[in-house]
Amino acid sequence: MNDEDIVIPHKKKMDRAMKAIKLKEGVYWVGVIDWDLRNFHGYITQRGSTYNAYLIIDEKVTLIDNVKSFLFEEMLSRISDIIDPSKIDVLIQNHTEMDHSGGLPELIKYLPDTAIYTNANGIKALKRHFKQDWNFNEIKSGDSIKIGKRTLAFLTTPMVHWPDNQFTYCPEEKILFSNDGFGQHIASNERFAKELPAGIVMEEAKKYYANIVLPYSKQVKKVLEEAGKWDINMICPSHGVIWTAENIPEILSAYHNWAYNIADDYKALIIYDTMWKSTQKLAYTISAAFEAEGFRAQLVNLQTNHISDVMTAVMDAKFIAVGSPTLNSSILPTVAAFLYYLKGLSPRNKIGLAFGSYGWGGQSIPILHQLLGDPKECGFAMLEPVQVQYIPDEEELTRIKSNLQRQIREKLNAM
Ligand SMILES: Cc1cc2nc3c(=O)[nH]c(=O)nc-3n(C[C@H](O)[C@H](O)[C@H](O)COP(=O)(O)O)c2cc1C
Repeated sequence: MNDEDIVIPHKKKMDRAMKAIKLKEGVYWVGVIDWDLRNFHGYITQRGSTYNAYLIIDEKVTLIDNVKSFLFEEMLSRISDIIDPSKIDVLIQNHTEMDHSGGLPELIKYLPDTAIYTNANGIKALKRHFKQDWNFNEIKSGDSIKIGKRTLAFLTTPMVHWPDNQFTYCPEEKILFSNDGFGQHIASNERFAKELPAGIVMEEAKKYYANIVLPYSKQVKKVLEEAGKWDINMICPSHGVIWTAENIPEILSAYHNWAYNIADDYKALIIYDTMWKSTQKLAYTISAAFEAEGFRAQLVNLQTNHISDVMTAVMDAKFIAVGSPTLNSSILPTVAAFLYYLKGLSPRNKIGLAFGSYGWGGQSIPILHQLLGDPKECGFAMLEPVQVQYIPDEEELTRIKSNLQRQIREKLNAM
């Protein structure tokens, strides 16, 4: 190996502290970095996050989205790095949620009459949030405005993931400002996906989809179709890093697979909790049955895994087994919490399996079977439930394993 073949990571000089980051000539990232964020309405954000705002310097100086209120000063400092904030002429609000709008009341103090462009749902929601009648300008899907030599075109993306969401597209720059679409919760000084390890960025994008976007996959399909008509070489989401030409195909194809609930037929996820480890024994036996049939099986104990991480793993698993012992004629609270979360996020096209150990009534198993299989609940196609009284013995485990292997083979043949 020659010296020049050795790559030393992070040996580039970086000076980004509180400064605007140039994305293209006249287009800047002026967002903020929330290094400490670890829990975002119940979603565990191990890597923190960013709230991205974008400044375009044109005849009309434009700011797209803003930030959580407590980080307003950081955004202001980045804007001031480029221009006096009072020179902003146009505000685009792609989403009402306060991680992107929380800075508005402070911003409006600098810009009392500035036009805010958003859709009808956005105006309604902003009024409900801030109780102010600011200079709102309603846009509809397909509308565009001229801000000088650049155009900003709007695509409303209702329920991806709130009724007020919209995308803004700049054809002259080929930039899509996608708000929560294509976002990831990553706090970093790197601004581009290509600057971070690809696996980490994709995993966080997947986690974001699993926990925020998944219930709206039907709408995502439509949005992908519409946005597919645009020529895009940069996607600027409202969280995390920016996608450039190198990795746009990868994130678009991942969104396609996630929106269409395309799972790996040979991946099984075995999710459980246990009091005295009998249900855990069943979980390991179920895992062994899947492995014997050539599956990648993943065991998830809900005592040690957060439900927002479990959801990421659910995305590409075809088979989802959920286990709980019977506790007080019901299931363990950790499993109940997970199943309610799962139902809300509505993954589709899965095959489910309920399992558990019990002492006398054994109610947990039919409860799990119903919560996974009922069309009004998760609506999964179900395998036969697996249940054992108290502690399973070797003979029972062997029988459970071979019975499950037979069912797996039958399902695969039928697919
Ligand atoms: C506090 C408590 C409450 C229980 N309630 C029930 C019950 O209502 N019905 C039942 O069938 N078994 C009940 N059991 C028995 C367990 O389901 C049984 O011990 C089972 O084997 C535990 O499985 P595990 O080892 O996976 O925790 C209860 C056990 C405990 C400790």
